[in-house]
Amino acid sequence: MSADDQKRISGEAAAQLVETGMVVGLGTGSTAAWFVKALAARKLDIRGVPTSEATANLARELGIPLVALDDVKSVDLTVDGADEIGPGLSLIKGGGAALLREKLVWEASKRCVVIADAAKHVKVLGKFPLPIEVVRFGHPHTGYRLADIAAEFDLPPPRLRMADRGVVATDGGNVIYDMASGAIPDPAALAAALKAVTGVVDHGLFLDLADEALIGTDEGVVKLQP
Ligand SMILES: O=C[C@H](O)[C@H](O)[C@H](O)COP(=O)(O)O
Repeated sequence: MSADDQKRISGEAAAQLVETGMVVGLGTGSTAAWFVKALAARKLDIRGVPTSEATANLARELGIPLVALDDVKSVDLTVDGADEIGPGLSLIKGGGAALLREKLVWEASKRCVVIADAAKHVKVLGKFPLPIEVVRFGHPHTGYRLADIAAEFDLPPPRLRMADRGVVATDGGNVIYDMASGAIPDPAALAAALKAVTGVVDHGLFLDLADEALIGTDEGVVKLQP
């Protein structure tokens, strides 16, 4: 089965968890898009809280009614993809630069389900470079602080994310630094160090947030708990 088919079956399985009347957090990325499509096909009476402009556009095209996070007290269920799923359902997210809105929606949610293809499930987080969202003002200086932290953790300096058209901007107008590591043996320590830097808005480590993972494999969808 291709990675895309594994993403599709995990998204379809997650869509079955949604019930009429729910407020549903709609994740971002290629896996979350499968979930959004499968959810739209069920034609349930629900409201979606998008985690990015891209997901909001997709949901609108598919006829899913949307509500802003500001306008709900809580989200019943959020379903979202990940770049890596490690021990205890620790995650790296933000490969698509949506980590901040995603984390805000996840933290407002009663239940969070992560969906992915099998290759995303790893023994140690860190092969995927960790995205760090940084305020644009003075960002090279925040980048120097991040390089100091990287050195403390024996890692190379993080790199400003660029695209063909220049520096990548998030939906919130911030920039992203990617911290390549190979392995993050103590994600909680790194998360705390990053959050302490002025100018860092947030990072892609999602620790103790996922309640369940639905992983698409060649043998079907495997359910994992922390
Ligand atoms: O910023 C993007 C998100 O965190 C995505 O959920 C993550 O990058 C996984 O994306 P995909 O399902 O496309 O691999």
